Amino acid sequence: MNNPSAPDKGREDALRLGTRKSKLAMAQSGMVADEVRRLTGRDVRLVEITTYGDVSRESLAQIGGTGVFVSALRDALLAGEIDFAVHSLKDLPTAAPDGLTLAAIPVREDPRDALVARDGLTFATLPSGARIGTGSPRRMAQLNAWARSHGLDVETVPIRGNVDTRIGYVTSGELDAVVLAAAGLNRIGRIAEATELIAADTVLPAPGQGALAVECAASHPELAAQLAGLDDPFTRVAVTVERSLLAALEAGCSAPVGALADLVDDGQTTELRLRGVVGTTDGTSLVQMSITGPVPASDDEARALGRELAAEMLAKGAAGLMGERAL
Ligand SMILES: NCc1[nH]cc(CCC(=O)O)c1CC(=O)O
Repeated sequence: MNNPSAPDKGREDALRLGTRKSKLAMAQSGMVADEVRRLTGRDVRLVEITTYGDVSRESLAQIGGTGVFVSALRDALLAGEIDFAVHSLKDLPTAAPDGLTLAAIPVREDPRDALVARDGLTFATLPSGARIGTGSPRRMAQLNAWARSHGLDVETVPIRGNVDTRIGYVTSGELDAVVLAAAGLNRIGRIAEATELIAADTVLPAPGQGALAVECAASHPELAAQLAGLDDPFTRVAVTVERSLLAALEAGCSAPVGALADLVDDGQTTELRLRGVVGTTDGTSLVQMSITGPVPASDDEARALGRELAAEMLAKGAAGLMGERAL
C-alpha cells in the first residue's frame, strides 16, 4: 500500500488480538485493545477463538482446570494466527511455556470475590440452609469454613457457566446466592448486582484474580516491547508472589488455594503481605497463614517470598488438604 492515507490502511497493519468469545473475555480484550491502539497508534482487530473450557460442560475440577481456557489461544499465537492474546491471569498455568512472552500485566482490578444474593442478602444475613452456588473448590472450602465458624448451615452447590448464567440461578430463585469474581462483574457492567464484596479475610481470592495477562510470541520482541507499555510493575510483583505460592504448593488453578499479596503500612515502612489458604472443600480443615516482608525488588525476590510461605503451609499439612494434587 503506497498511499498512507488510504482508508483501509488501518486494517492492513492491524494487530490481531486473539480472544475467547464469552462476554467477559470480549470485554477484557476490548479494554486492552483500546489501550494498545492508544499506545501504538496501530489498529487492533479481535479474532475469536474457542477454547476447550468454553465447549466442555464438565466441571473445571474434573477436566483439570489447568490451561483449559488458554491452550487454544496459545496454539494460535505459536502458529502465528494472532499477534497477541489476553487471558485472565488466574486461568493461566504457573508453568511458563516455551516460545511465549508475558508482555504485560496491566493494573489489577478489585481482586475480591463478590456475593450476588437474593433480596440483598449478605454474609451477615444469610439464613441457615441457604444454598450458595460455586463450582470452585477454593470458594467452597472457605465458604463452608466460614459458615461452620458462624454456626450457620449452608449448602454449597456446584455450578458452572459464564457470569450471566451463574447470576441467572439467583434471579430464577433456584439458588439463594452465587459467588463470583468482582473483577468479572465490573468488566461486564454488573457489579451493582453484588450484594457484598467479600472481605479477603473471609474468602481469599484465587492467585492472580482480577489481573489480566497480555501474551505474545517470543519471536516478536518489538511487539512485546510495545505491549510492555501496559505493564503495571506493582501488579506484576503481587501476582508473581501469589503464583509462586501456588506453584510451590504444586496446585493448579482449580485447586482449593487462595492467595492475596497486598501492601501493609505500619506508619514507618511499607511491606508486602502474602496471605494464603488451602482447605478441604467441606471446610472442616484449613491451613491459613501469612508472611510479611520487604516489597520484592525483582521477580526472583517475589518468587522467593511465595515459596517461603508455601514451605510453611506444607509444614502445617497443606498437601494433605488438596486432595488430588494434579488438580
Ligand atoms: N474461572 C473463570 C474466571 N476467570 C476469570 C474470572 C473473573 C475475572 C478475573 O478474576 O480477572 C472468572 C470468573 C469468576 O471467577 O467469577
